[in-house]
Amino acid sequence: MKPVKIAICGLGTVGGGVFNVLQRNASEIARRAGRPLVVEQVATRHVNPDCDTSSVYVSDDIFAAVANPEIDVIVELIGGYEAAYDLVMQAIAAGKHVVTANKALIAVHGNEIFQAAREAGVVVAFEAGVAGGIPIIKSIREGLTANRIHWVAGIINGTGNFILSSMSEKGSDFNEVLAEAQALGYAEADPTFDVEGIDAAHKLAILSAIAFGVPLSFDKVYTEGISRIEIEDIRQADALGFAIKHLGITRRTEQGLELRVHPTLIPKERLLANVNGVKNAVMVYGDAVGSTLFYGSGAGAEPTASAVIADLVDVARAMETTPESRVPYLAFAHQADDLPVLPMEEIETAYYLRLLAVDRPGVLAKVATVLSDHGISIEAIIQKDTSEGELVPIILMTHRTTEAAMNEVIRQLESLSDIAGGVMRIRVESLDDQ
Ligand SMILES: NC(=O)C1=CN([C@@H]2O[C@H](COP(=O)(O)OP(=O)(O)OC[C@H]3O[C@@H](n4cnc5c(N)ncnc54)[C@H](O)[C@@H]3O)[C@@H](O)[C@H]2O)C=CC1
Ligand SMILES: N[C@@H](CC=O)C(=O)O
Ligand code: NA
Repeated sequence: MKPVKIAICGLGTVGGGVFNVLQRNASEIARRAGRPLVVEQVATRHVNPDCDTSSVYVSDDIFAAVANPEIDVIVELIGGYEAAYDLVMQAIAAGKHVVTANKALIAVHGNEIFQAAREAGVVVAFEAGVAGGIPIIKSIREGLTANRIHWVAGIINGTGNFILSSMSEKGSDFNEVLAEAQALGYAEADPTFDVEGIDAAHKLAILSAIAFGVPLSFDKVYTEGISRIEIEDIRQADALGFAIKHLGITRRTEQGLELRVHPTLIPKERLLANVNGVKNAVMVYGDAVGSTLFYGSGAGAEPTASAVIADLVDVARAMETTPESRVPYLAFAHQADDLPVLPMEEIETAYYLRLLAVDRPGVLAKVATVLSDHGISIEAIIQKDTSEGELVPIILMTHRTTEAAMNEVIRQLESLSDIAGGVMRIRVESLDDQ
């Protein structure tokens, strides 16, 4: 069979990994795909120094790759929403298949991109965009297709998990670990995407669409990052039997879909609580299969390349089929548009609260009264002894309540003269099997 001819656009961390693994495992990959996958050209501004590109045509013009009639597949690994959007849309218009690791592009422009791809009869594949090397898109889209999925919850940002794990295990400084993650090639070009939860929100929007058969709704994801988490919270959570992880959660309820990313306390005995470093893990609960867990590297050159190349092999096979016989881009041939995304205020969780109070008689009673006035019961309370008049941290674990009720509780607590500064709130999830 004829080789599949590929243009790699962007030879950075991921592009370099794809280039090297395609060369190293060329014969194994060709045996799997039934024909060779050949890098015909590379278009990049900077060439990854780990790649020997001496036998490949290299330029910095990504659009020349689209214009090259020899190319079957454009591999978009430049990142961002601008040139990447033009590149992908032009590739589709030219009748070329596209493989991308760009979750930002898919989350924000995916509905339009898939519509154009459907009309052109080409594949747009994006496995590397969610949870790096973990084949989570394929698993949900194909492996779990029998199920009515109840929820998906996962650690889906490698940089964020790397930072939280280092803070927890070694007491490391936030900014130093972020710099380490950047040096290792894990972080986004703009690392605020990692630490403020935007990258996880991109990925969650994709997971939700393929789990529930709804259009991509990135603009409706409630997004909170890890930048406010302090070592103090990690220690207090640990003493209470919890780990703090940044989770993306999407759940189908009778009222609509939950769609949220935020730091979360998880009981330490849960597998997700023990996923550390750059590793990601995604739990999917389906009515037939029950709970499933997918684990692996969420970022890095070769783990991500593993997913990109799996997509390339799928494209090689899809090229021999008709567009109608292929797996739908977002898993469902017919999307539901009657599943609204719930406002965060309506979502119920348990909460961890940390506040700083003046140590004088009656303070705890006042705090407890604010909670009970809102019908919220307290599961645990920790207050350290200090001398009267000093500031003392109080840690509270509450039972489940709505976000709206908790917003009001926090507003009232912060207005008490006995409470200094703001109240730290972290949501708590048990991830029960249901
Ligand atoms: N680094 C990682 O572990 C992962 C990254 N991704 C995604 O993969 C994509 C690539 O990420 P990285 O490889 O980390 O980025 P990178 O910054 O290491 O590489 C990007 C490459 O594209 C080139 N480039 C950028 N704009 C260009 C343009 N207009 N024309 C020509 N060349 C251009 C740059 O010179 C660079 O070589 C992004 O969408 C990222 O979100 C996805 C999963 C994991
Ligand atoms: N910056 C991302 C890269 C992979 O998607 C992460 O850290 O998870
Ligand atoms: Na993946």
